[in-house]
Amino acid sequence: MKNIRATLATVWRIAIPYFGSEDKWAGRGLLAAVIAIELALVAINVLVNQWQNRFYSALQAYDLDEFVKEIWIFVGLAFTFVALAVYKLYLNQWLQIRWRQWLTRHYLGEWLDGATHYRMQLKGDAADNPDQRITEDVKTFVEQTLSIGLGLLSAIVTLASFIVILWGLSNKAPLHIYGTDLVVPGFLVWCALVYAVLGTALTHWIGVPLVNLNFEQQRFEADFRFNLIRVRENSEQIALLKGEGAERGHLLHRFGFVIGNWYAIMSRTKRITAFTASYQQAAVIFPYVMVAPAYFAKRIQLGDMMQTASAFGSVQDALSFFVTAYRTLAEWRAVVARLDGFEMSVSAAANITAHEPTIGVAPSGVSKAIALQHLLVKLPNGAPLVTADAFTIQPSERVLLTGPSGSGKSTLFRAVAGIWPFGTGTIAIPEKARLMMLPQRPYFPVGPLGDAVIYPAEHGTIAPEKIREALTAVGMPRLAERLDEEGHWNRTLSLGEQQRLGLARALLHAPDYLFLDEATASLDEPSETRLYRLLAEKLPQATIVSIGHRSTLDVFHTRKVAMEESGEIHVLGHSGEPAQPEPSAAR
Ligand SMILES: Nc1ncnc2c1ncn2[C@@H]1O[C@H](COP(=O)(O)OP(=O)(O)OP(=O)(O)O)[C@@H](O)[C@H]1O
Repeated sequence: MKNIRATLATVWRIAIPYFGSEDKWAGRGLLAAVIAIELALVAINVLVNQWQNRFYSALQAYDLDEFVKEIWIFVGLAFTFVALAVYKLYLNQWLQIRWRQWLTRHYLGEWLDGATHYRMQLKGDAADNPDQRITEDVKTFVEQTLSIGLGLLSAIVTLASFIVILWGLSNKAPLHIYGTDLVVPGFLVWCALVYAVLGTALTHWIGVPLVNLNFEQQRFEADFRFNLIRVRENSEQIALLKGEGAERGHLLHRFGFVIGNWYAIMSRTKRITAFTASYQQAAVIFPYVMVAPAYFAKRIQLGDMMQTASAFGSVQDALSFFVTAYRTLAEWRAVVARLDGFEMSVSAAANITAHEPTIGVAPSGVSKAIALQHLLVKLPNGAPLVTADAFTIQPSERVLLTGPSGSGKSTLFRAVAGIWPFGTGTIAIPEKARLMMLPQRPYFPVGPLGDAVIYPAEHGTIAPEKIREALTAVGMPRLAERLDEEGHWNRTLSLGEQQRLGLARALLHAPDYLFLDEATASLDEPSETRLYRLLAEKLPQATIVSIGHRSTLDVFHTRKVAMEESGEIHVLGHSGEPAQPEPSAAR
């Protein structure tokens, strides 16, 4: 019960914001229409039930006129039913897509806000496979919340309407045993109630493991898909290493979980289906058995008997809502738990500063320098990684950061970019300064080359001539003519070419602070030299901080800083003016 209350509270928390959002009027209007149709369908059901009594009574009385009249009434009811059923589905689907659209936008916004998606990973990815949660789970949540909510409403209203009918019929067809009438007011209602309560309790008892099994199934499916995507993304490496055998084994191992869990679901579903199907079949005959003694004692007419059976069926269906919807309810609870986990994980990552001390990245006021004060950068597990105090990077300075592999250079860049929260101390960044980080392997979205180069600027915000000019400057004139060509550039270009494109991106964005994390390490030394000259020529005002291991980089930097194995930063020396640019292209 406590679990059910907690699930309902979660559903409320996830579902309600849409109906108060900017799309609230459309959402509320559609929901009201769908509810009204659901209620009208119950009314039709009641009218059909009363019709049955009249229709069978007319048959029993061989009354042709009455029979024809009832046929016409039925035609009217049937037409209304069809129109309502069509619009019930149509408006329901309309509401589903609008609700899903809003919820997806909302989750995408929260997930992509700041670096939440990255921090969620750093925190150990409590919400596995966010892609699945934003796609399938949102879709299923909307679909099933509506179907379960409306089903429940219909069940309650049907129950209320038919209990009244069944109560009246109980008085007409009293319990007739061994030739005597037993006066039990509303005995048919009590029979239906006992039957349904027993059915519900047994269904729950048999089916409760399904909730967890469904949850696990969705997780295993998503894990399997994620691993397939990783193979696709890294197919070149896998082919070069001849890793297909290892991958097959690894993937089949993952798929084994999908299969194993599926067998458990199958076996549980078999049991629950056997029970619910028997239960539903027994419900067909049960009311006839209950009123048959009264009928054969000629206490009631055929019409009364048929109406009783149909009313009993409706009460029974309504009371057995839980029994019939059990599988859906189990899936729905798993989806609710997954969306809840996703929301928690997003909010934990977004509010990381509220729970633990973190590195403060703040505007530096009047100063134009980047200043690291009492900085201690830690790993997510709390182990110290980098320390720096009273370390500043002046405007237009060129700093070269060197140090052993794994000492924390890239992590220091992440902290300066504001995406690495673990640690203490402050990093002051000049107000409104534009920072750009260029990693060793730049990211290019799949799509037209022009858009990939100017990323994260949007399509059309930088003139094509400028993009061509930048590509030519970094030594890629061949690509300058292919701006509209669609491609997966991270896959098709060599790492050196990708690094050239990365520098073209830097030229186009002209940041105030450019951080190069071994961003030219895959180029040959003469090309690297030309590109550094190009940066000096095109971005004379920019502050450049490079991580690099080659001594040839020294001449392009005014200060050399070393990071010790222990993570401490030492200034090794100033080399005065950096090398002057040569007015030449990069190749
Ligand atoms: N998300 C993470 N979770 C746990 N440890 C991490 C994470 N990211 C980095 N580390 C660890 O932090 C240490 C520093 O990594 P970092 O990438 O900053 O080193 P680096 O000095 O830039 O090395 P390299 O010169 O090889 O690029 C490494 O030991 C790495 O394993």
